[in-house]
Amino acid sequence: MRLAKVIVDVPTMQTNDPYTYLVPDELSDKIQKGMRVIVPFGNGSRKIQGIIADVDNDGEFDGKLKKIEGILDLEPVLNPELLSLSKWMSKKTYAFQISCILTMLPSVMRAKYQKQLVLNSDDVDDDILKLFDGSTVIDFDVDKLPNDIVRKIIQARKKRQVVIKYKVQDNAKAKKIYALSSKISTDEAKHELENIRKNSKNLIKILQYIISHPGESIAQRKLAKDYDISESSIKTAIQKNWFKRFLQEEYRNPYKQTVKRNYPLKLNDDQANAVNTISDSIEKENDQVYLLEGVTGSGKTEVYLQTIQRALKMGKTALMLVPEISLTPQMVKRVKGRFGDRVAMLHSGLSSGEKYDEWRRIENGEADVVVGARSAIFAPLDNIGVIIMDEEHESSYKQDDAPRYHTRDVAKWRANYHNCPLVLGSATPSLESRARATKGVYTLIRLPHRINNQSLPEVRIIDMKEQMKENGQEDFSNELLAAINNRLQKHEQVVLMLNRRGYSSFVMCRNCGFVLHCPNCDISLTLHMDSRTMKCHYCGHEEPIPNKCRNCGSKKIRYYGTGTQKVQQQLQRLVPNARILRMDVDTTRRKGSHERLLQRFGNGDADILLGTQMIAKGLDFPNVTLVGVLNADTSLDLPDFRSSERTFDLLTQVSGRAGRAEKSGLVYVQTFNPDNYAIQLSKKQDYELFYRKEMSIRHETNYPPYFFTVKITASDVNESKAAAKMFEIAKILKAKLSQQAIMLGPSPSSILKLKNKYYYQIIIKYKHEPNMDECLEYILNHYQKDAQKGLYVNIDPDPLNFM
Ligand SMILES: Nc1ncnc2c1ncn2[C@@H]1O[C@H](COP(=O)(O)OP(=O)(O)OP(=O)(O)O)[C@@H](O)[C@H]1O
Ligand SMILES: [Zn+2]
Ligand SMILES: [Zn+2]
Repeated sequence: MRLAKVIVDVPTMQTNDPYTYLVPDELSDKIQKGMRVIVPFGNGSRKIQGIIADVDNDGEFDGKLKKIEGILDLEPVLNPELLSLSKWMSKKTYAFQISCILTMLPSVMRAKYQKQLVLNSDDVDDDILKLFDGSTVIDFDVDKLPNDIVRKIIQARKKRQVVIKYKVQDNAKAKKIYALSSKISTDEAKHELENIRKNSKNLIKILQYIISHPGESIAQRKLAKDYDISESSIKTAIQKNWFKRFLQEEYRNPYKQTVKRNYPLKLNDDQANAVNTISDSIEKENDQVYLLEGVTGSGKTEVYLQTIQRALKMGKTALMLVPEISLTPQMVKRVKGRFGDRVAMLHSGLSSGEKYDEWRRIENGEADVVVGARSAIFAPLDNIGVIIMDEEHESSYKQDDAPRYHTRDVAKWRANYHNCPLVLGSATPSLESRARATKGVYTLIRLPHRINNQSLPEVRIIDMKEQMKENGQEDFSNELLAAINNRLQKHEQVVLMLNRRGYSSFVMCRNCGFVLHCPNCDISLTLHMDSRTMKCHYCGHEEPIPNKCRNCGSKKIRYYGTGTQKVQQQLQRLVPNARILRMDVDTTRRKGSHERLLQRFGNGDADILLGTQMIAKGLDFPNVTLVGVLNADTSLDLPDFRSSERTFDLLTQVSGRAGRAEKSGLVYVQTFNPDNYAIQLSKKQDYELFYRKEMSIRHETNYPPYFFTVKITASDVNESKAAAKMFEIAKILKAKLSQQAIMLGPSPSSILKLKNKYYYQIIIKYKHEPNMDECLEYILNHYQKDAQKGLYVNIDPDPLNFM
C-alpha cells in the first residue's frame, strides 16, 4: 500500500502529529514529500489542506484509511530542510507544526475553505430553490443569509434535500500573459512580404520581426510596444496563422524603475578585517556566529555587501535580514544596485502576488541574494553561504503571534544546517547577544570608528522641566529652536524625532481628569485629525471627537500627548520659512509614499524631516547636521524591564543620523528625566559602558540574560475565568518546577482588556529547569479542551516584554 503522512491544517494538539492517508493510484507517481494536498477530514464531508510530511511506498495499515483527494502543487513547496525546521520550531515555540509551516510559506499558499451547498432534490422549500437560482451548487456563507433562510436550510439538510460540501480554494496563482511564437518559417515570411500591400505598414513590421527573430517567442504586449505595432494587426497576424498565441507565466516585478548600478567601495582596515574574517568561515563552512558591533555610520552595510559578494563568488547564496522599518528605499537601492536581478526582496510593501513571485524566483534558483524582513528567514534558498541580520537588537525580529519565534533562533538553526556563518550586526547589540560574545560563544568583531574618522555627534541633554518654566513650550526648547534656525541659515538639514511608543495623543478633561477609553479595550483612544475621529489602535473602534466631557459635562477638553501633525503645525509657526516634511503612519500609508518623502528630503527639497521612530534607522543623508529628539521619556515609562535598553538603543540610533559625512553633527535630546542613566549614557553614546551598567542591574534583579523567562497568558471574555485558569496553572507550575524558579503573578496583563477579552499572565524566571519543557507541554495539552469554549492559554518563550 502506498501511504502518506499528512500534516493537516487543523491547529489543535490532537492533530499536531501527521495523519496517515492512502495514496490513490492515479496520484501515485505525482505525490512527493513537501507538497500541498487536499484531504478529507473528520466524519462529514469536510475537506482541508495538508502538507505531505512523508511517503511510504509499501506501508501497512490495519483498518480503513481515507484517500488523498488531490494535489495542489506540481512540485514540493517545502523542501526537506524547511520541513524539519518546522518540526523544530513547533517544539521550540510551543506552536502547532501546521502553524509553523503556514508561516513559512507565502500567504497565498494558505488555501481558503469555501462552504458550498449542493441541491439534492427539487422537492424543496421555494425560498431555497430561489437561492440556487437555477444552479445546483452555490457558495454558502451563513453570515450573509437572513436567519429564517438559514433555519430552512438546516431543515432541508436534515431531510437530505441539500448537502454541505467544502471546497478548498488555492489562491496561489501565477500571473499569465499572452505570448506569441511564429508559425511560419523565415522563407515563408519573406514570401508573404513580397506579396503584401505596401500600405499594410503594421503587417510589414510583423513579417520583418519574424524574419529577424527566427524561432523566438515574445510577449504580445512587448511586440506591440517595442515595435510600435497595433493590437488589431497582431490579431490579423494570428488569424493569418503567422503566430501561435499561448499563455505564459510572468513574474510581477515590484521594482519597475531601474536602479543605478553601484560598485564596491575600498574598505578601511576595520571593515576589511571584518569581511575577511567572516569570508574565512564561509569558505571553511563553519557555522560561527559573529557579532558585528559597529558604531552608527561605521560602514556595516558595506561589510554586509562585500561579504555577500564573497559568498556569491564561492558559488553560494546569501540571506540578509533587516527590520521592516529600516527596509528603506535607500537600503533597497544599495543592494539592488550592487547585485541587480540576482536579488529577491521580501517585505510588507509587496502585494501577496508579488511576494509569491519573489518567492518562486528564489525557489527556482533565479535569485541568489535574498533581502527581507522577519519572515524572509524562511526563504527557500539552497546552499546558503552566509546569513546576515542587521540591527539584530530590534524587537520586530520576534513574532508577536503564534508561532512566537525569534528570527535569530531560526537563523542559527539554518546556519547550522547549511554550515555557514551568521552575522549579527548592530550599533547597540541586544544584551543577550553581547553577553554571549563576552562568553566566547559568539565572535565579537568591532567597527569602533565612523567612516573617514568622523567623530560621533555631540549630544546635549535638555531638561524640559526647566524649559517649560522658561518659555511655556513643552515640545521645543529655546536651544533646539536656535539650533534649527542656525541650520536653516547654513542650508543644512535637520531630523526631528517624536517618540510615540506607548504614548499617543489622547483627550483629557482638564476639569475632572476623565480620559476617553475604548469600550472594548482597556486603553485610551487616539486622536486622528485626518479623519476627525477617536480611534482604538487595538480593535479599530472609532467614534467622533467629543466636544464636552462625558463625565462632568465640562467643555475644558484638551488634547494631551503630541501627535506629529500637531507638532508640525506648531513648528511651522515657530520657524515660518522652514520647509517641513512629516513622516509617520498617516503620511506613509500609500504605496511608495515613504520612498517619495525620503527622495524629496535627499534632494534637498525640504529643510526638516519630522517623524516618528520610523526615521531613527538606516537613513544616510550627508547634509543632516542636527538631530532633535523632542521627547525622550515616553519609552522609559513603559512597565517593562527592557525599557532602558530600548531608550538607549533608540537615542543612539537616531543620534547616528547626524554628521555622517564631512560636516560634524549635533544632537539635542529633550527630556523630563535628565538624570536617568539610559539618557545620560546615550549622551556619551558609549554602548560598552551602557552594557556594563545594564548588565549589573539585570544581575541584581534576576532578569535576562542572567535568567531565562517564559510568559503564560490566559484569556477569556469572562474575567474571573481567565484569572481562575491562571491560578490553576500557577499550582501546576509550583508542583513541577524547582525552588529556584521565580514566578511573577498570576496578575492581570498591563493591558487587561483587549478586543473584549481579559488577559491574565504569569512570568517565570529561571536558570536551570530540566522539567520546563515537559511542564509547558503538559499545560498545553491540558488546556486544549478549554479552547473550544473560548478560553485560550498561550505560551511565549523569551517574551520581548512583560506587559
Ligand atoms: N570603505 C568606505 N569608504 C567610503 N565610504 C564608505 C565606506 N564604507 C561605507 N561608506 C559610506 O559611509 C556611510 C555610512 O555607512 P553605512 O550606512 O554602511 O553605516 P552603518 O554602519 O550601516 O550605519 P548605521 O548603523 O548608522 O545605519 C555610507 O554613506 C557609506 O556609503
Ligand atoms: Zn479597542
Ligand atoms: Zn470632565
